[in-house]
Amino acid sequence: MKPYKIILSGGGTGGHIYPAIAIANELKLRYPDAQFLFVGASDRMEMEKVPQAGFDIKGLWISGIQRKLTFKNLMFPFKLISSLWKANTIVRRFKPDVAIGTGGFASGPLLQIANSKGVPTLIQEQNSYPGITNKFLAKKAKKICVAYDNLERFFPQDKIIKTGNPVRQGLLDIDTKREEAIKHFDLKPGKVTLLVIGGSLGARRINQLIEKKLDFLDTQNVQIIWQCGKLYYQQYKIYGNIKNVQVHEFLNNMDLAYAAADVVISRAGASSVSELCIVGKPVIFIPSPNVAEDHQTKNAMAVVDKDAAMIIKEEDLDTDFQNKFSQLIAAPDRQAELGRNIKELALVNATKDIVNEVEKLLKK
Ligand SMILES: CC(=O)N[C@H]1[C@@H](OP(=O)(O)OP(=O)(O)OC[C@H]2O[C@@H](n3ccc(=O)[nH]c3=O)[C@H](O)[C@@H]2O)O[C@H](CO)[C@@H](O)[C@@H]1O
Repeated sequence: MKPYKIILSGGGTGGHIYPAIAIANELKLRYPDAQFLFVGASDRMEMEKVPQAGFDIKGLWISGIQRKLTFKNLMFPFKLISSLWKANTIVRRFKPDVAIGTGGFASGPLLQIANSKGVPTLIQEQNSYPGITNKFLAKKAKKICVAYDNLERFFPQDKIIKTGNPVRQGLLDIDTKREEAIKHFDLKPGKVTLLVIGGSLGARRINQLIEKKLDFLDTQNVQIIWQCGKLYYQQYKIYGNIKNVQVHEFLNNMDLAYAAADVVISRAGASSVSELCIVGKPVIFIPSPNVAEDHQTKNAMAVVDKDAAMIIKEEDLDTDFQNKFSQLIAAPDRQAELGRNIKELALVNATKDIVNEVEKLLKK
């Protein structure tokens, strides 16, 4: 039998890229001879992260539409035509048996072309509120794998399967990695390790908060692993190595970061939430208010409503952060309880369940 050919498309941010990489890795385990091709946006982080994970990627000239009239928006129709053209060439030459979309702009033209050529498509929606690309692609997709309930408001019910979000394999066994993690980050015993993550790009408001609260945090017996994001690194790197703080632009070993952490402050991007459920750590979510339909607040509330995490909205940070944080640090039992509760929400078989659905399409 000829080896399968599989196209994956998703990107723009880590939240769309890592699910695609996790799915590809599981498929590779099951079909070592299969050929894989990723398609992303030519100027986004997938062009770096996908080759690092060992896969080929081709870039399309595409970006999203902004809500105001800008030069970028005026270019959109040209970008779309160029991307459809290139996606057409890619699909015609590669001849995939299946196309998988994990959201982000590049997956729009790619899966649209795959659909038009009769290639079966599967989309994976990470959020509790879908992005425009996936809403658009849903009509023609054969299967839609989701991580939250109530998505039949947006997608045809008979195509939906609740699988959870795929996470990288290395996050599933972090309990065995604690010592390695402590060495990796050169952490001190006897201090509480606070991991601060601002999503794949870093979060301006969280960075401002940490900068402002460094003196307060120094009184809390914590040491901080602070991921500030590539965009902000030059601004914040000066705080590295003082007052038990280390500043990182991006953490390439999230498994070790989670393994080292005693308490986490995080944005509520969909994969971050899914990963935090799997690793079972006490979390304070600070959702981004700047995303479509406020979906990060919804992602976070799905956990907070089950008494499995804390939330502080950006607008309440100045008034609430110190109190809530010091109460949590002073209460190891509450930390353990939150850790246990969030772990109960984990969907650990997501990647395998999604790949089972891909297999059904391959075998049809
Ligand atoms: C601002 C924005 O548009 N955010 C969206 C984006 O978030 P974002 O790209 O931040 O996505 P997620 O929070 O879903 O995932 C971040 C991923 O990056 C990884 N990571 C992060 C930091 C780091 O230093 N190293 C690292 O490897 C995390 O482990 C995780 O796998 O896509 C998500 C999924 O559609 C959405 O829910 C978010 O609202």
